Amino acid sequence: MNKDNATPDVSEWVISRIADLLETRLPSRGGDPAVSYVAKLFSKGPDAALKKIGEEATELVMAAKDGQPERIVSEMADLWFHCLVVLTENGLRPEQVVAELARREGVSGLQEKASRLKNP
Ligand SMILES: N=c1c2ncn([C@@H]3O[C@H](COP(=O)(O)OP(=O)(O)OP(=O)(O)O)[C@@H](O)[C@H]3O)c2ncn1[C@@H]1O[C@H](COP(=O)(O)O)[C@@H](O)[C@H]1O
Repeated sequence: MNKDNATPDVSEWVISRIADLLETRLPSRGGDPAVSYVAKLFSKGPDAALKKIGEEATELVMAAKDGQPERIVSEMADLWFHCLVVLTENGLRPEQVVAELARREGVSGLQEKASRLKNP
């Protein structure tokens, strides 16, 4: 879709480093709920992180409605972080999300929707 949609190398990005760390918090990797927030979240089952996403998204909406830039950044960081937790829980990597965004780069949402409606 993108004219030069090479997958960006994001391996040095903070999201990749955090994802590496989150993998070590999985029960299968010996994550300890007593010392790790993420391991504790994993130990509660998949619904726990999904619930946090709902909460953090709501907090982000409230921050944006209130027009508070610092809170918007902070709440979005919370939301992105919990999205990384959900990716890890599902055996997925942030690089895959970045690659999907790169694939979409330069394609208008209107254009994409029109082609979807033409080829359902
Ligand atoms: N980026 C984060 C991060 N952002 C937010 N949080 C935690 O996410 C929670 C957000 O929930 P809330 O704002 O609702 O606060 P809360 O009331 O304490 O949360 P709950 O107890 O209700 O779940 C807080 O406990 C934050 O500390 C994070 N916890 C961890 N990380 C990263 O994850 C890594 C691994 O963390 P641990 O597994 O805890 O070592 C860390 O080194 C960081 O890089």
